[in-house]
Amino acid sequence: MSSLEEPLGLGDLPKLSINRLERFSPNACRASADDRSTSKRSFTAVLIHGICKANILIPPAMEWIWSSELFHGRSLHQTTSNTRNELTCSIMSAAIQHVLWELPRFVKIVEVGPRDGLQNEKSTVPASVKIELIHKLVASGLSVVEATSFVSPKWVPQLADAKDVLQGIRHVPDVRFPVLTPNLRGFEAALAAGAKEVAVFASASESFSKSNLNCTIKESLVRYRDVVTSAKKHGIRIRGYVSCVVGCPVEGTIHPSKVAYVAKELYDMGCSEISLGDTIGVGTPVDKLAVHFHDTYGQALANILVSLQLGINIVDSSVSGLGGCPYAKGATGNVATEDVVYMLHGLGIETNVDLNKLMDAGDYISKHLGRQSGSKTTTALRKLTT
Ligand SMILES: CC(C)(COP(=O)([O-])OP(=O)([O-])OC[C@H]1O[C@@H](n2cnc3c(N)ncnc32)[C@H](O)[C@@H]1OP(=O)([O-])[O-])[C@@H](O)C(=O)NCCC(=O)NCCSC(=O)C[C@@](C)(O)CC(=O)[O-]
Repeated sequence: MSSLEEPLGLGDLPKLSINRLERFSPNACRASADDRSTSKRSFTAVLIHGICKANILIPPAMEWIWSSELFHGRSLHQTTSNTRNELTCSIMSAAIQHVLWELPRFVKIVEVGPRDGLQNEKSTVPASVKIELIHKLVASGLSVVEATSFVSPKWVPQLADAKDVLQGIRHVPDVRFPVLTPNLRGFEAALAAGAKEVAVFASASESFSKSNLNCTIKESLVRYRDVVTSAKKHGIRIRGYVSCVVGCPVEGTIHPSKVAYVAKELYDMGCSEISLGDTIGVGTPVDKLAVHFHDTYGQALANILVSLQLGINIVDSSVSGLGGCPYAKGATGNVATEDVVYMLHGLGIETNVDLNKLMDAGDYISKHLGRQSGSKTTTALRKLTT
């Protein structure tokens, strides 16, 4: 990829020229030849350039600050230009530190495309295609790929081939393939097919629990306790999902206390990680929380960024933005893994994922399904390279 096609990483910043910065920055922000390499200000200038290249609109924000009465009750228009310039640098530096430096260094991506992404497809996707997709996703560097679900084939016909898929996967050291299990029966079938990790999925909304699992939240937790007890006996790791953590298609807004209750129950019974179907609101340890955003209103990346700032470092996503729960009316695809990886790499956050190989996996499944990739990154980069 050429430098234009790559997301801007913090590691790239020292290499950048500051010419573009000079178009809008006040004079005081221009580092002299002496201090450009070492001083905090020159580093700030280079950072600002980077942020502007990433299309974050700092100049309008600064215009707003100059025209407001923020400091000591007097307009900053009344301050000298030097003071303004110094303040510009300090404010920008603080803002950049807040936005970028609070972020984790590494984010683990949990790829849910083969399961969440394909569970609601109208046409049957053969097991061989699912297996090939999983291999391609692993080849891109993803270390957790949710493979399938051992649920009722009457409820989710698309994943009726769970056993074939799980048994067809080439197991790679250090790569995990969790599978969804809604009850003990599903767990036992998963175990027999060779699963080493399972996920249970509860809901913070009573209505969604009914439509997705045909039982109340409490009943689902009772089932999951049995699953977890059995999983522990077999040394199987368990992930817990909480769906509808912000809103439910039937009940509307969901109170955070309900999310906290279900998340804590799952955590206390032994789930090693809790994936929240939307935003935070629970007091369990942050390194045990993951976020799982669907991009129905185009808000997923913004929500992920805020989650990272709150200390989350596990993100669920689906290759090409495939997916959606068949029992969540109106919900569209998950956030595309390619877009998440592009954003994270742009922020200088490591994922161990090779974006090109990941896009190849996305192209493969999109071609099979006969549609365009749902990833904006893939669409943009493919246009540049064709
Ligand atoms: C929980 C049940 C099974 C209850 O289903 P039910 O109808 O209440 O229970 P049942 O015990 O009467 O079973 C119905 C039939 O399914 C069979 N059955 C029962 N269990 C299994 C099993 N494990 N594997 C295979 N078959 C099973 C069972 O034997 C029976 O077959 P029949 O006797 O009629 O021939 C059903 O509601 C179900 O399978 N639900 C799963 C729904 C689902 O997979 N939804 C999508 C995943 S959740 C999601 O996507 C959200 C998430 C996780 O991504 C996070 C987010 O986005 O928020």
